[in-house]
Amino acid sequence: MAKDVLLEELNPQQKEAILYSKGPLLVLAGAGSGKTRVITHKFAYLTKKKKYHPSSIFTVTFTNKAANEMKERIARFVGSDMRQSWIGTFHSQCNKILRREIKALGYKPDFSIYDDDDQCNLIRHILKELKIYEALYKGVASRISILKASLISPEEFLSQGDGFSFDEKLGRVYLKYQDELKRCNALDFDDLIMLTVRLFEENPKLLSKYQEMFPYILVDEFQDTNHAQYRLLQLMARHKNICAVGDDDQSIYKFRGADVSNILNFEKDFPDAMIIKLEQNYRSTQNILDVSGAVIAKNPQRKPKKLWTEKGCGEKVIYCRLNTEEEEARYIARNIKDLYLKGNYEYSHFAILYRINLQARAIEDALREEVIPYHVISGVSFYHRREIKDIISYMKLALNTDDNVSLRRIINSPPRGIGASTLSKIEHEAKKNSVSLFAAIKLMLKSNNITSSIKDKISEFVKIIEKISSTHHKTAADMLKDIVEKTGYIEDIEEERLQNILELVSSAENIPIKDFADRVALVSTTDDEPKKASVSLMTLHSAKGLEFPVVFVTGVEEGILPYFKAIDDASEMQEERRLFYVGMTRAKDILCLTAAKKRRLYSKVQEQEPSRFLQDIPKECCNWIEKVQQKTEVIPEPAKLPPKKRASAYTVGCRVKHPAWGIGVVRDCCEEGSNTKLTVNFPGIGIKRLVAKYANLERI
Ligand SMILES: Nc1ncnc2c1ncn2[C@@H]1O[C@H](COP(=O)(O)OP(=O)(O)OP(=O)(O)O)[C@@H](O)[C@H]1O
Repeated sequence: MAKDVLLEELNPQQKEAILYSKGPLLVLAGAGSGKTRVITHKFAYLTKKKKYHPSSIFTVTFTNKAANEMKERIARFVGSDMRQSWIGTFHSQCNKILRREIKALGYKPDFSIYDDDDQCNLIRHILKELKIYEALYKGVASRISILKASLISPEEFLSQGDGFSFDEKLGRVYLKYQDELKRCNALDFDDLIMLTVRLFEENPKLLSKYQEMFPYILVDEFQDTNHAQYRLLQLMARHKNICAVGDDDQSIYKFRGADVSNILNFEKDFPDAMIIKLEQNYRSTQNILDVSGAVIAKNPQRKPKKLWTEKGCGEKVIYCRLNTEEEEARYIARNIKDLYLKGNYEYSHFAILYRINLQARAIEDALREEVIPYHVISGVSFYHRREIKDIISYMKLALNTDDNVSLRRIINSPPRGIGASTLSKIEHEAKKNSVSLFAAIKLMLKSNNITSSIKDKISEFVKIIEKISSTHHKTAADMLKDIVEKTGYIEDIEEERLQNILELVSSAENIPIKDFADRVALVSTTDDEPKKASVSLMTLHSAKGLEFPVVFVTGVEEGILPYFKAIDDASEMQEERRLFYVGMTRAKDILCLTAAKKRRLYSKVQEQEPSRFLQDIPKECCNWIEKVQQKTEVIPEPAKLPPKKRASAYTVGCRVKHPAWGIGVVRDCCEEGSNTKLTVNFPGIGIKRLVAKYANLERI
């Protein structure tokens, strides 16, 4: 391949990023500046010009979909088979390493992988056992996930605590959770990274083997790496040949442990690092870039960038504030219809983005009313459907009979008369003998302590699993067909679920069983794709990496964007600003920001203030439309709630200053008799209930 072909259709900075291969390189790539193009071309350049073998470049992408696209593009480019290449997400790369090496950590290599659902099921089970309020399971799961992303073990976490607070309980749950995972011979997503780091830290020989195997490392979406992922890269990059591509302004996964300081500190950790900025944007008009650029410029901790485009100014950005969320939704639907009818856009060219899922309700109603086809991205993904998870759980249990979470899921699915009391006997037996649930069932079958009817039922279940597990299946599809047949799962099943199972089986044709099980375990909702011929609805987080000709960013209001939980915390506020920025920079031609004056949130109607981010928008780039009537029609409260009069001087989400407790955020306000009663959260102090006229508060 001639050098110029490889460097064709690249701007000078992109070229420089591709040609530089002498040491650590950070490519600070602004939104829409062609990150994917740089990584793909760089991979091709390294293999074709620098003679790296394609399987010696450790390439990390953000989603499986991005990895597959990259493999296809590179294969077309360099003309070689990319099946043996190491291009994938952090999770899939670590899974590959651990399948080969995990014995060194005392695990068996046929471990199961637990996704978020499995993780939550296990945590609920543990909370129940430890008699801790079960409904907390989601919060507990996310705290544990963040601890793992920070490489903090349960023992370390427990040793840091005071032995009394909620964290002590959390520490105990975390400890038990890790024990249970080990007992199940299972790893959750965070373990895949954490254990690979541990593997390398504890086994220097193994580490140097992988350092030799991968003399070059390429990382996409570097701004969203968490501490564990970054540590892994530091360990592996012995040769310092690492090229990280990212945009600090698009770091939006703090809640999952992503740490934007990884990108901000890259030069400190890799002292000779070369920094190249990509500032030419190929996606949006200059008006969109100026508006989004002015908003993000207000973030104090960032690497400054000034995006520009050759596309010209384009249409002004629209900001429209309406009376209610229903009016906001109708405004969006009508605008989509108008633009569609003018013939310049297909429905698939539109995206409607929102901060929180519940905003979608009014929007969906309005789209249906206008008969506009739409789909919601990141709903229940295919692999999270009940019937699919059930069938996959049979597969997982047959491959690893220690997998208690899968066994609990399917022991009575399809129904075979094994109820909660039998399961609790099995749990008891397993605990008594320190064995898996499956082994416990087998012990029970040998004893005389259970009735013959229970014996028949559990014996039937054991036979099914053992038959599936002992049969030699050539491919994953054969195994799935066998599962469907032996379990009777599709008898009496609804048509839609049946079709889903058939789809699953056909997707497994000619794929080795273990590869298929890993692939299914590692898919995530971020792999969902926009569908053809309909409008896409999604959260701002799900919009990452996508682009659409027309984008509506909705609910640009205080309390929503920025989200009320972030308002008291400076670093969370920076993240909210980045989230807004990511949303705006998805737009190619038309960007419309919308807001409502009143909105029903968590079954209350609230007065909404326009988002503080709007103040930063240069007005000359924007068409400012206020469709707010002074006297708006009041949205009735749901009947079951006692009517509360809204207080006029304070609104939920507004900030107040108290002489002793400092700044707080109003969580609730209502009028009772002649008194305005407020519930205010003062960070570090707690929630206080106050009567406004006596509280000496200043609204700020
Ligand atoms: N040198 C170039 N010439 C023309 N078009 C380009 C060039 N580089 C990239 N593009 C185009 O720019 C668009 C944006 O590229 P890409 O999706 O890779 O951006 P990105 O940097 O990943 O954006 P974001 O981070 O905002 O998701 C794509 O349509 C791509 O084909």
